[in-house]
Amino acid sequence: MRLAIRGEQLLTSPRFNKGTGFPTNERKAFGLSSRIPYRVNTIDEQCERAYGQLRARDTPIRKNTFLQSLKDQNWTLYYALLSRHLKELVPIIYTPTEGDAIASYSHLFRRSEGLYLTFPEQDSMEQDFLEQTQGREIDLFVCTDSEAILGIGDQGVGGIGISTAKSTMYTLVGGLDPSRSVSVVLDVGTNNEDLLNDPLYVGWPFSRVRGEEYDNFVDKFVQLVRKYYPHSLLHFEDFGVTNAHRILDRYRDTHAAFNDDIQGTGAVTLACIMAAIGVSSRSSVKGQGKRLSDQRYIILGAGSAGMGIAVQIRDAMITADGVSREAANLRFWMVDREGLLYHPSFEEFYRPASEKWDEIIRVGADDASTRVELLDTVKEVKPTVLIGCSTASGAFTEEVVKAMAEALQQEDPGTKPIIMPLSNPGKLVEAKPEDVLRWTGGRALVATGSPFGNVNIDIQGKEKDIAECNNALIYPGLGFGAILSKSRRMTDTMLLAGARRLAALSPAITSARYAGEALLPDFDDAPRVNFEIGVAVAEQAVVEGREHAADGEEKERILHEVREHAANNVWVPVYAKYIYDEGGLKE
Ligand SMILES: NC(=O)C1=CN([C@@H]2O[C@H](COP(=O)(O)OP(=O)(O)OC[C@H]3O[C@@H](n4cnc5c(N)ncnc54)[C@H](O)[C@@H]3O)[C@@H](O)[C@H]2O)C=CC1
Ligand SMILES: CC(=O)C(=O)O
Ligand SMILES: [Mg+2]
Repeated sequence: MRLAIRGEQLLTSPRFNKGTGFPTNERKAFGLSSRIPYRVNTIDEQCERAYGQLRARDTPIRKNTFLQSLKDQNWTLYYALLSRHLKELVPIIYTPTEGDAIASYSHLFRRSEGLYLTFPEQDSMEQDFLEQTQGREIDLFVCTDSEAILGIGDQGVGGIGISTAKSTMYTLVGGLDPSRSVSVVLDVGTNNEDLLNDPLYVGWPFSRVRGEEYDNFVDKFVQLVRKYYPHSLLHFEDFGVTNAHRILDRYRDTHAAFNDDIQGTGAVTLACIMAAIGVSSRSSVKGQGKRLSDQRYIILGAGSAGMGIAVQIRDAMITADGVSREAANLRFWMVDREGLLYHPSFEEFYRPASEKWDEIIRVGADDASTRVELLDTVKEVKPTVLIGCSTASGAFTEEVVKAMAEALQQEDPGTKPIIMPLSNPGKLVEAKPEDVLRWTGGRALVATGSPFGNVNIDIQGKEKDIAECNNALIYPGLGFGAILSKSRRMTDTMLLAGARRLAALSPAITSARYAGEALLPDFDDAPRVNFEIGVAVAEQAVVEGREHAADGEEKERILHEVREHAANNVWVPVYAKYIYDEGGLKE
């Protein structure tokens, strides 16, 4: 790698810094000899030292702060350390701990990271955008407006933390070069009173901008991305429910736009359900059936995630099972704050982009005496799949879970209830896996949104591995595939290809005989899994891009090249050799 920076500038560049890892010849060539202590360390030694320092921090949030500071100093070491302790450290830099860091953003603030675009400064947006992007090769923008961060709501400018965390995961498990991504917060104000009343709040301290002014502001940013980086992936994260679908639908036909809460969550949940049906149909005599369209789905929380999941499964039913859209819609029962939402016209409120969204959300009865609660819905529908993305902690009560399990058992004793409390962070989960398993005599197939570890349940003498059904298990791969193929769109079929590949890698499916394995691969395996997902998505993109031109041998050749191309493009945290060159890289 040819670099044009030296001395202090090199040591303070997190992208290029190696700290004590600079070899002697580079120390001399770059004017570093007197700036670093004598001994040269390997990256393993540096990781060992950093890990020791990390372990000395006694709380997750202190560990998060330590890792943030390491990232500010040396990207390679930061990613090398995370890669060596993936399962332990992902919950520190991502959900759940990042949620706490975001909630305390203004108090923990030390250094800025990312692109802050603020509503009252929109006249200079293009200049501000170019200030950080000009001359750079960029594949990815991760952008939030912070209205619905994880399950903790409006976090104002602190939401930048979700953009940076999601970008980090793209590198850590998706193999994306960190210098090629930009994390963005669109600071359009906040309605979080605590932040507005906090004198230390560092964002724009006014209520959220809405309506046309908001749309124009978002549009201004998107048009800059499209103008300067037409081949980039534009990832939307944690927008409020009314904006999330609308914005995605506005841009997804003209740019590779992707909403993680809708599509990433939809895809990972679809994969998990495919795996669960595979497991259950091994033991089910008649009740559950083998197809997605044989299931009855109740989803608690018809927000970005809930609707995204419903739409993804519905579309997969149409493609995979050949059922009509109308028939597929009828397999879903959506329950929200107002109870059961009007069911037979799911079609009506499906249109996620619909301007009717507010009205639709209100289709459930406001009047408590007439509304149909979750429990009644479960008794009536006898769902085979129950999904929670409501932020309503404990909403899957013992009564609800038992009602579901008993109804299914009467239909077919072999049926396994598929129960997925997906709300994050962990404290908002609709039911703890341990309880779900206890209430169902160990029969349920469970997956959660945050890590819960395994459940040692002495029923049927098995330990159950609980899958973490988090979009982070799939979105880095989906994005990697779209970026590899330089796709101008993230199509539904690309998402489906990614979900299918993930389901095929499920330990519960690949085991010769199901014995409590997790429905999805472990997070330790996330890099390999996301690589496979990326390949599947890129293959699909290539096939779609070539329409019918690719057939037989030619198709085989292209598909072979995709894998090779992917393997050559994975960024790994190892130190490159540096050569000083005035025409080389500066940043
Ligand atoms: N596991 C994963 O990969 C993901 C999990 N999530 C989690 O799902 C939850 C929802 O996220 P979003 O859909 O983005 O939020 P959202 O705000 O768009 O949707 C939440 C929905 O739940 C409803 N709700 C709130 N309280 C309820 C109650 N007591 N009963 C029934 N419905 C209720 C709201 O009215 C809203 O429609 C969050 O906890 C989030 O962390 C979201 C995305 C991915
Ligand atoms: C995982 C995620 O995207 C969320 O909880 O919002
Ligand atoms: Mg999210």
